[in-house]
Parts: sequence; structure tokens; C-alpha cells
Amino acid sequence: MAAVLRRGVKLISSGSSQLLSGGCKHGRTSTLCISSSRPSSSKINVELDSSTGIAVMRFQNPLVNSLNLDFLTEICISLEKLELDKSCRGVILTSAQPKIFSAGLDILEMYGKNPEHYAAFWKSVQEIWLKLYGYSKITIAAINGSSPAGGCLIALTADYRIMADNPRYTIGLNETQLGIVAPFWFKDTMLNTVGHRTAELSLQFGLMYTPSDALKINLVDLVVPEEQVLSTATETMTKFLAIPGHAREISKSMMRKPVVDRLLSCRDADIKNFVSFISKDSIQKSLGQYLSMLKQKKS
Ligand SMILES: CC/C=C\C/C=C\C/C=C\C=C\CC(=O)SCCNC(=O)CCNC(=O)[C@H](O)C(C)(C)COP(=O)(O)OP(=O)(O)OC[C@H]1O[C@@H](n2cnc3c(N)ncnc32)[C@H](O)[C@@H]1OP(=O)(O)O
Repeated sequence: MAAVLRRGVKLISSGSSQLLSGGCKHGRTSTLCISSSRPSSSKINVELDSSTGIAVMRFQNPLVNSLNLDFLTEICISLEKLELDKSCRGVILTSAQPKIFSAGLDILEMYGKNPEHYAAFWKSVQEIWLKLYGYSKITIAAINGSSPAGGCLIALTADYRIMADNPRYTIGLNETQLGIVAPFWFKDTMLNTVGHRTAELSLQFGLMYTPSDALKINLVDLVVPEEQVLSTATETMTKFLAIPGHAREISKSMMRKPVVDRLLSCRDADIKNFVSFISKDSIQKSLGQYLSMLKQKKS
């Protein structure tokens, strides 16, 4: 159930099974409607401040915010609700997990499963990208931890990226390091942000960047002390909000629509391509080895 935190601010815990359709208004505070059952299963929480119109969406999928089917679905539903909610003007994406923004796609969703599962999973990856890259409202990524691959993609879809100044955190599209290939729309999102040559090197080597290096190549827009990431995101959002909304929105769409349309024109083929690629023995072997490496790292 939504709980009032301070004047005009509501905390919204949302498990995908708990979300009801449509937004609703409670007095002065606009928020999402959810049922009160099993709030502990929520993988995200959303705080919407109706006095500023700024929503903060925190990812909280232990341990590392890896993007599995349920989590992706939950994020997508919440984004949709915020997009429909007139009192929301912009969304800050950040993490409630220590040290990690998002570990990217959940490798277990792409390993040892059947083609139907791979297809459903990839469809949900497409959905989140289409929703975020084509999002009408302002989005800012407050990157308070590491952000490899799909985590980097989520950050790349935002209108602005602010990263915590901690050299232990890295960000980038590291797919080739896992023996897999970032699909064309991951590539296009990167290319639109950092330019052709940097994207080419970055994708081939699967480079991960420290915050200061990410700033140098414009992968992030700002690096600030960790404790200032959220406040800086809020300040930046206020600057975006000062721009006439329709003009900003059309400009955003003009920049992004060709890339969005490209995926929309071949969604089914892209799913087929993914399923056939990920099902290959050699790719499964690479993913298996990578998972073992992640586990061994601990011991
Ligand atoms: C021609 C082309 C056609 C079509 C396109 C085809 C293919 C494209 C396909 C896919 C694209 C994929 C994009 C991706 O996002 S792949 C995922 C990439 N992610 C990573 O490489 C991150 C790996 N993880 C890490 O680097 C680290 O875990 C960390 C920095 C995120 C966190 O480090 P910590 O030291 O804090 O924590 P760990 O002990 O390492 O991890 C804890 C726990 O979590 C498990 N885990 C970590 N990341 C993932 C993940 N992405 N998926 C699933 N599980 C993950 C890790 O194994 C640990 O588990 P245990 O506690 O040991 O059980």
C-alpha cells in the first residue's frame, strides 16, 4: 500500500502481481494504485513527489539488480503507469542495492532454457528498451554503482546520466567478454551517445569504463560524489522541467524515433535471431564458463 512519507510524497511499492490498471488520485498527492498484499515481493519502489512532478524509481532486485523476466515486466508496468500519470513529469532511475546500478540481463534467463523461454525473455528486453528509449517524459539515470551490459543499456536510454565518482564502479557494453553480441539496437543506442569510433572500439573490446573514463567519452554526462548523485539528478531534472514540455518532447522523439522504428519494424525477426543465436552450443558454453567465472571469483 502507498505510504505517505512527507507532504506530497508517496512511497509506492510495486510487485508486478500487485499492480492494478490505471493511475489514481489520493487528495493532493498523485500516485499509482496498488493493492496492499505481499509488498515485500516488490523489485522496485517508486516515490512520486506531486509538488515537483519528479518520480524516483529505485531498483531493488537482490543481489545485483539482474534483469530477469519478472523484474523487467515490473519496471515496464511502473514506467507505463508513470507515463499515464499527469502529475508525473520526469523519472529518476536509480538503485537501492549497494554498489550496483544493474548487473545487466540475468544470464540465467539465457542459459539452459528452452526456445520459448528465450523468446519470451527477449520480448521483455525489447519492451523495456522501447518503453525507455521512446519515453515521452524526462528520464535521468542516477548511476550509483556498476552497470555492465543491459545495465548500461538502461542508463543509455535516459536523457541524462549522472554517475557516482567511485573508481570501483564501471559501466559499459561488455557483451563480447561473455562471448555474446550486443544486438543492433544496443549498438545504436551506444552509437547515438558516444559516436561511431568510440562505439566501435567499445563494442568490439567489450570495454568497461570507470566513471572518469566514461565521462571522457560522454557515456555519462556528469560524475559527482556518491552522496550527491540523487540530489544532482533532482537539480538536473528541474532544469529539464524548465524547458517547454512539448518542444523538449518533440526534440527527443526526433533524435530517437528512427532507431525505435528500426526495431519496431523487425521485432519478430530480432526475437528469432536472438533465440537461434543464444541456443547455439558454442554460445551456451561461453555463458556457462562466464557463470562459473563469476562464482569462482568469490572463492
Ligand atoms: C548477432 C546478434 C544477434 C542477436 C543478439 C544476441 C545476443 C545478445 C544477447 C544478450 C545480451 C546481453 C546483455 C547482458 O546484459 S549480459 C549480462 C552481462 N552482465 C555482466 O557481465 C555482469 C556480471 N556480473 C558482474 O560483473 C558482477 O557480478 C557485478 C559487478 C555486477 C557485481 O559484483 P559483486 O562482486 O558485487 O557480486 P558477485 O559476487 O559477482 O555477484 C553476486 C551474485 O550475482 C550473480 N550475478 C551477477 N551478475 C549476474 C547476471 N548478470 N546474471 C545473473 N547472475 C548474476 C553472481 O553470479 C553471484 O551469484 P551467486 O551469489 O554466486 O550465486
